[in-house]
Amino acid sequence: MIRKSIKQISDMISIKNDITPFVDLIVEGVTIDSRKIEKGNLFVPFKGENVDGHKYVEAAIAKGAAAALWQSDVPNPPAHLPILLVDNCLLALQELAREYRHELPVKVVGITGSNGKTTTKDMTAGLLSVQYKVQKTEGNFNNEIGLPLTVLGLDRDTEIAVLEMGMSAIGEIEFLTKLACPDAIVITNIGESHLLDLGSREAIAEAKLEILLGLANGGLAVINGDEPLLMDRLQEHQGTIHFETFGRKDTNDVFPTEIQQLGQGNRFKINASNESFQLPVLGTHNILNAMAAMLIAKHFAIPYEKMNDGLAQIKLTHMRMELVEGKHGEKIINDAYNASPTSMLAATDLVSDLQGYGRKILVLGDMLELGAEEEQYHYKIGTGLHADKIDLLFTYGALGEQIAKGARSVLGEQRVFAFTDKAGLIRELKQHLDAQTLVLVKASRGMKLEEIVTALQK
Ligand SMILES: CC(=O)N[C@H]1[C@@H](OP(=O)(O)OP(=O)(O)OC[C@H]2O[C@@H](n3ccc(=O)[nH]c3=O)[C@H](O)[C@@H]2O)O[C@H](CO)[C@@H](O)[C@@H]1O[C@H](C)C(=O)N[C@@H](C)C(=O)N[C@H](CCC(=O)N[C@@H](CCC[C@@H](N)C(=O)O)C(=O)O)C(=O)O
Ligand SMILES: Nc1ncnc2c1ncn2[C@@H]1O[C@H](COP(=O)(O)OP(=O)(O)OP(=O)(O)O)[C@@H](O)[C@H]1O
Ligand SMILES: C[C@@H](N)C(=O)N[C@H](C)C(=O)O
Repeated sequence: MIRKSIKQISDMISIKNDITPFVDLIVEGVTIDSRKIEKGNLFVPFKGENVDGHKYVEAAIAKGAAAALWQSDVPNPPAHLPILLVDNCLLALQELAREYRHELPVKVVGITGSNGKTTTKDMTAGLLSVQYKVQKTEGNFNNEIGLPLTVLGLDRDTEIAVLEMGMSAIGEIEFLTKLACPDAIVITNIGESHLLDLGSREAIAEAKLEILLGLANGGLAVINGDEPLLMDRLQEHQGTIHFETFGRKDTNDVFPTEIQQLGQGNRFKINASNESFQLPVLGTHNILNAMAAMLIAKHFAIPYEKMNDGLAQIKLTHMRMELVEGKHGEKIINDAYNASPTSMLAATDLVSDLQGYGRKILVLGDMLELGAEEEQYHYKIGTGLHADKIDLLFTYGALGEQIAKGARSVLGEQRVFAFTDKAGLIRELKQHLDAQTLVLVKASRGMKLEEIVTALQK
């Protein structure tokens, strides 16, 4: 993490007040939450939905923060405390991160895409850790606040940083990539996430392709070669960017030649190696993520022969295909972090394909931010189910009801239960669980379906 004197920080960002009394103070690390202060931190206050973080500046310093920023339009900065007055705390945080990034010798990998950013980030970091000191985005800290915080958390001796870059509007990825200046990037796929804001998959692709604007000359771009919206754009970058593709099709640089879905993961082979790879995470879509990560690892001179070590140590961020057990001995796939049609289909296909269960139940909720066609997207999830592969469907939410409507035409009325209250859904669901049951729980973040997983574990 960043370690600077106040004087050095004043050389990196524009500070409006006289800091002479504090120039020799040492700042170590940056936080935006006074409840997480560590000694020596720089506390950066933000105005939130509930409270203005400026209210916690004195408490933060009392708890050990070395100094705090203070936005100049907020009255009454505390006197005689190490306060750095700035025009805008967010801009100051971002400028500090930008300056710090350019001091570091670190190589940066930037990862974006509609689905699989966090998973691919975790996989890439796992593979690279076999040979390098690696730091990565923690959790889902992938936006205009989260990425700068991640950069400021980088140690000087970190060799590779794996940074997740998220967006919900045009221009956001451009900002992040020009701050991070990656040496290699991944675009996992183009789905439907944030379609409400972007309006079309073409616009989503445009937004993800912004990541190339910050890529170093001669840098590596690993992209999903099955996606025409990406492949159609390579020509304009020929000569300045080296592209490598991954995907299911054999037209890619790397594609799977053998796939075996196991109870708690996958075994697979690829065209580019004789190795048999073990991936301890569910879902063949995660083989796609793994292949993208493997192309990055190969770019950093990790041989395929060493990659199983990295793949074996992968721990996905919670609520992504997380296999847990319920009170009745049932297996639960907690995939409740978020949902879009692409990820919902990947999850229901996985459950349909998994063998060895007496009963397979889906608990699916609303997919948010899909725009005008949201009902059709949900209805198609329902009609896409197979009566011989899914036993029961429970839905939660108003849009979940559209999944139920579509499913009734294939599963029949008796096997579909639609709810608008979690308590009622849980009560009915518990009637159908035993040690041979598999349950998938999935919906958008706003639906908080992890509450159902928790209820099944009590
Ligand atoms: C500024 C902040 O911290 N916001 C977080 C906070 O929001 P909230 O408004 O509720 O804050 P409060 O009003 O409670 O508090 C205000 C500030 O005061 C601090 N404070 C409070 C109490 C106290 O005792 N001491 C304090 O110091 C407090 O820390 C606040 O700073 O809480 C929410 C709930 O936990 C957080 O969600 C919110 O975080 C915001 C959204 C954020 O941007 N956080 C980033 C660090 C981040 O990266 N978050 C990611 C999610 C990113 C994401 O959604 N990405 C999208 C794609 C990008 C879309 C982009 N356009 C965008 O909008 O983000 C994706 O699809 O992946 C994460 O948390 O996972
Ligand atoms: N390549 C993929 N194709 C389809 N679904 C995927 C893919 N990779 C991951 N998913 C699914 O997408 C959901 C989110 O996974 P993950 O958090 O890795 O994606 P993300 O892009 O980081 O999401 P976010 O945009 O919220 O940051 C999970 O349900 C996961 O199983
Ligand atoms: C929470 C954010 N990362 C996200 O994925 N939003 C969509 C709408 C979801 O929650 O499914």
